[in-house]
Amino acid sequence: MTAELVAGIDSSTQSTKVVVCDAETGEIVRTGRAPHPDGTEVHPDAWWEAFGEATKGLLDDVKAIGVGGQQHGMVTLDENNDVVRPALLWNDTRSAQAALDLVDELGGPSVWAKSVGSVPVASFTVTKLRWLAENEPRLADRVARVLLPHDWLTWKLTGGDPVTDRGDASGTGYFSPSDNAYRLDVLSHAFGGRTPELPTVLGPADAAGHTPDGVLVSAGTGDNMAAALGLELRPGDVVVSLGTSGTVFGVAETGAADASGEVAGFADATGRFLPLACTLNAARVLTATAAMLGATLSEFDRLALTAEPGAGGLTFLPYLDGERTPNLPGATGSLAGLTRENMTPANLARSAVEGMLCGLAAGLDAVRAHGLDVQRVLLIGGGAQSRAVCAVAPLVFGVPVQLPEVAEYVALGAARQAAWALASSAEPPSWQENQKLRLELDEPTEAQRAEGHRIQQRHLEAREAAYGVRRNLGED
Ligand SMILES: Nc1ncnc2c1ncn2[C@@H]1O[C@H](COP(=O)(O)OP(=O)(O)O)[C@@H](O)[C@H]1O
Ligand SMILES: O=C(CO)[C@@H](O)[C@H](O)COP(=O)(O)O
Repeated sequence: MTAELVAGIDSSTQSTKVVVCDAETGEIVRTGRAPHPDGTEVHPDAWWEAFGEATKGLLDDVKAIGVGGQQHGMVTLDENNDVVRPALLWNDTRSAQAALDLVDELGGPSVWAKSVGSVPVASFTVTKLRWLAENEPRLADRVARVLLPHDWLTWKLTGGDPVTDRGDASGTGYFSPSDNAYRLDVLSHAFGGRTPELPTVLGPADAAGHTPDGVLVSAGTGDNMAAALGLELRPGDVVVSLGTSGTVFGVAETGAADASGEVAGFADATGRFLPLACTLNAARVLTATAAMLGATLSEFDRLALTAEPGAGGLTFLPYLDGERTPNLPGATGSLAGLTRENMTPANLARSAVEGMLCGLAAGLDAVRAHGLDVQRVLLIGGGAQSRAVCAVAPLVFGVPVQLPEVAEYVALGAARQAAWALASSAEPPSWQENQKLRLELDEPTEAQRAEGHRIQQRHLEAREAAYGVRRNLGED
C-alpha cells in the first residue's frame, strides 16, 4: 500500500517552507522553499505567491495540508474580502505607544495578564489595530474582518469561512486562552468602537475545509505552536528557536499570566499552553555582524570560535531592530567595553553570538520562573546552524543543549496537524521514530557554567546601565 502524504507549510517572516511527509511515520519525502519580501509590513499576496512558488509540483498526491504562520500579523479585509492595507508584522514597532496606552486604559499589566494571558507590546495584533484606528481612520472604517497570517493563507486554500486556532488566536491580545473565548470588548475598545468579524476558533484536530482539489486543510496555527507540535515536546523540554525572532518556549498544562510581560501566556496547538519569551533580534544579529565584518557565515563562525569566552570584555546588546523582551521598541544596539587590545574582528563576532544568546538566556530564566521545567534545550531555527552558536549556547544556557536533525520544525508540526485532522484521531500521530538528534552538545561543566554565568551577569549589568532595565528575580 502506498503511504498517504500530508504537507506542512511554514509561512514565517523571511520565507515560506514546505515539507511533504508520510502521514503515518512523519518521514519527510519532499521539501520546498521561497523567499518573502523584506520589511515589517507586507502585502499578504506576497505570502500567497511564495506559497505557490514553494509548493510548485510538490502537492500533487497530498491528502491534507496544514499552515503554520508567523504570529500576530494584522491582516485587514474589507467587506468584499479585499486586503485593506499591507499587513503589519509582529516585528513592526510603530504601535509601541498604542500598547502602552491600551495597557494603561484597561486596568494595567496584571489585569491584561489575567484576562488574555499576556501584557501586550507592539507585536500584538490588538496594538496594531489601535494604531490603525488612530493613524489611518479611513482605512480602519473599511475593515470588515481581521485575520492572522496563517488564517489568511488557510482561507485562501479553502475559500470557505475564515477560521483560526487557539494557539494563534492567543497572540492577538483579544482572545483569552484560559476561557477559550474572544474578548470582543477589548477588540472594540482598541479599534475605536469598531467590531470587525473574527475567524472561528477551531479545535486542534478540526478541519478548516478542503481545497478545490479536495485536499483536506487543517486548522493551522502560529509558527511557534507548530514547532512545538513538530518536536513532540515532553515535560522538561524547552525550545530555543533562532529565526528572525528568538523564542523560548515549552508546553505547559496551565496558562501563564506574567504581569511583567516577559512571558507571553500563549495557548499551544494541542489544547494546552505555550508560555513563551520572544526577542526581536536573533539570527539576523549574526548575519548583520558577519556582513559588517565582510565575512561569510562560516568565516564568521570561525572568527567567533577563535575568540576567548567573554569576547575579551566586549558586551554587545544586539537591539538592532528595537527590542521586545525587554520591552525597548525604540532601542538601538550598543557595544560596550572596547579597548585597543580587545577591538578585534574575532571578539566582535564572539560578542554578537554571546549578546544574542544572553537575551535568550534571560528568556529561559523567565519561562523557568513561570513554571517551565528546563531539563534540556532543543535548539532550532536558521541560527542553530551556526557552529559558534552551538559552542556558546551550553555555556550561556547552563543546561544540556541538543540540536534536532536539521529540519523545518514549524512546517513539520503543521504537517503533523494535517495528519491528525486526516486521521480524526483523539491524539496526533506519533512521529517519534523519525525524530533524530543531529547533535547532542556536551553538558556544560561547572567551570563552563560559571563562565556562562559571568557573561550573562555582564550582559544584564550593561543592559541596566544602558537602558535602565531592572533585573527580574529569575535572572539572579
Ligand atoms: N549558519 C548560519 N549562521 C547564522 N545564521 C544563519 C545560518 N544559516 C541561516 N541563518 C539565518 O537564519 C535566518 C533564517 O532562519 P529561519 O528560522 O528560517 O527564520 P524565519 O523562520 O524567521 O524566516 C536567516 O536570517 C539566515 O540568514
Ligand atoms: O512574534 C513571535 C512570537 O510571539 C515570532 O516568533 C513570530 O511568530 C515570527 O517568527 P519567526 O519568523 O522568527 O519564526
